[in-house]
Amino acid sequence: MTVSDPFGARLRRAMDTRGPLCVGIDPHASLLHAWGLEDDLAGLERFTRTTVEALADRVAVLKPQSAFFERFGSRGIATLEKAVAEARAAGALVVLDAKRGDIGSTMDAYAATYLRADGPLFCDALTVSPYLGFGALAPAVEAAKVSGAGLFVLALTSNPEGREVQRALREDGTSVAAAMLAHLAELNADAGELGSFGAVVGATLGDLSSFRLSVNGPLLAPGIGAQGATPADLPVVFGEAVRNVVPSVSRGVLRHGPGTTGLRDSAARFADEVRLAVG
Ligand SMILES: O=C(O)c1cc(=O)[nH]c(=O)n1[C@@H]1O[C@H](COP(=O)(O)O)[C@@H](O)[C@H]1O
Repeated sequence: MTVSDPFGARLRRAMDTRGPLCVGIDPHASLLHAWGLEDDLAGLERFTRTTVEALADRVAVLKPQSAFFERFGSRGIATLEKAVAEARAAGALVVLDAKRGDIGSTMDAYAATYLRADGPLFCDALTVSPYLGFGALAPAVEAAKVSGAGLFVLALTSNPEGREVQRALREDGTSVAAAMLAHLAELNADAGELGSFGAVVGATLGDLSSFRLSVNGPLLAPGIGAQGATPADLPVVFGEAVRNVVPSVSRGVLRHGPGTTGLRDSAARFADEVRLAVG
């Protein structure tokens, strides 16, 4: 698999043509049941295929959550591989949400899986955790630079528990999250309009003007829908950085299945609300 441009450039084009919305593919057992499916491999396959067919030709980004595929073992991973390929073929960028993060030598193996062009789960971008130290992500950064993939680094997560780690103060008085954002700004310094190294910043967090969110990279903003945030919150949370925000919704859209029309209409409503809020 090859890609022509860096992730940031491809994402900006997709945001301009399709709007910035990301829809997560999170096959919860409760959603499978609500769709009239069994919580088994056949249910997973049907759920995933329907979601990709409904949305991959219209939203900028699809974000499969690896955990919900891993729970079915190797056949669940095979379903994920197929979904990644089909979604990309239909024109969506795929951000794989696996939140990988480990010591550098292990990170290199994750990079081989997700971020090298010949990897079995090569995707447009991967979510990664910097909490073994930002520098430990170096093999992923290097692989992404070579293949044209991107990363979304957890900075300020949407869940309330994230605070104790991410807002902790370092020896120099700056917060851990601010340091992660500064690392990203450095990585994107030479990029054109939008760099390939983004941050995850929850849409649930209220005013974040005390953080420098302008890292010249995309800001993945989960938390809209089931976690209580709305598109109207985006300008308040992100301020001037809002034009680089990729708002992400999983259950808020997926609960409108199993029909493709319900999924499409729901995604279109969120997209309209985002347009209204962000301009
Ligand atoms: O990296 C993520 O996408 C992520 C980061 C974060 O801070 N909070 C967060 O909810 N997520 C993911 O985004 C999705 C949110 O799903 P919903 O709450 O159903 O929209 C889940 O797959 C989470 O794992």
